[in-house]
Amino acid sequence: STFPQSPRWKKEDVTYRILNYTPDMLQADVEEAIAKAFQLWSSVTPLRFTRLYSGQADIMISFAAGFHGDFYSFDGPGGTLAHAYPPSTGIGGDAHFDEDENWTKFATYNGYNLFLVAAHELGHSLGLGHSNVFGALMYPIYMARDTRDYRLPQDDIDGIQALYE
Ligand SMILES: O=C1CC=C(NS(=O)(=O)c2ccc(-c3ccccc3)cc2)CC1=O
Ligand SMILES: [Ca+2]
Ligand SMILES: [Zn+2]
Repeated sequence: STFPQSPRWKKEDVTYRILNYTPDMLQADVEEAIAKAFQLWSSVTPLRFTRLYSGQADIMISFAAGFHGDFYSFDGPGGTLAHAYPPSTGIGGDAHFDEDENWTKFATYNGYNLFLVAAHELGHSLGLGHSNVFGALMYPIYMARDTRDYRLPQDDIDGIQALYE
């Protein structure tokens, strides 16, 4: 099962901000991938996500390579793809994506699907841990899959509803 971890956001209105973009994709495609990833979670909880264009948002989203100001430097192509912090003030909730990966809107095998990785990392930003169910979104292994009509697996719905309902 997808493990609900504390802490969780103590409010239903959560804000996010896209701080920068990857050159691998069109900006509109980055924005759509992030918005769709948030929609997966808001569609099964009372959570509402509002995009900010300046100032401090709860969930700050950025692309970076190598050392990028926190204790978890990225590692070049491959290896770690992204990481996210559980709900809290400051860096809590923030999601970082490794710019040394090839980000894509398609389910290709020569890159990582941003929507899918963002949906997983945002699960962490909302307080979820990993799932032990193969195929769950919060399963710790990335598997390329068709994301055009991707639906949140039941295990992840159960996990997020255990946190927010
Ligand atoms: O919280 C973390 C920190 C780093 C991890 N390693 S990773 O960056 O290579 C990674 C592996 C799999 C995923 C993933 C799993 C399921 C669906 C989509 C992405 C995301 C990131 C795994 C992870 O989830
Ligand atoms: Ca990497
Ligand atoms: Zn994870």
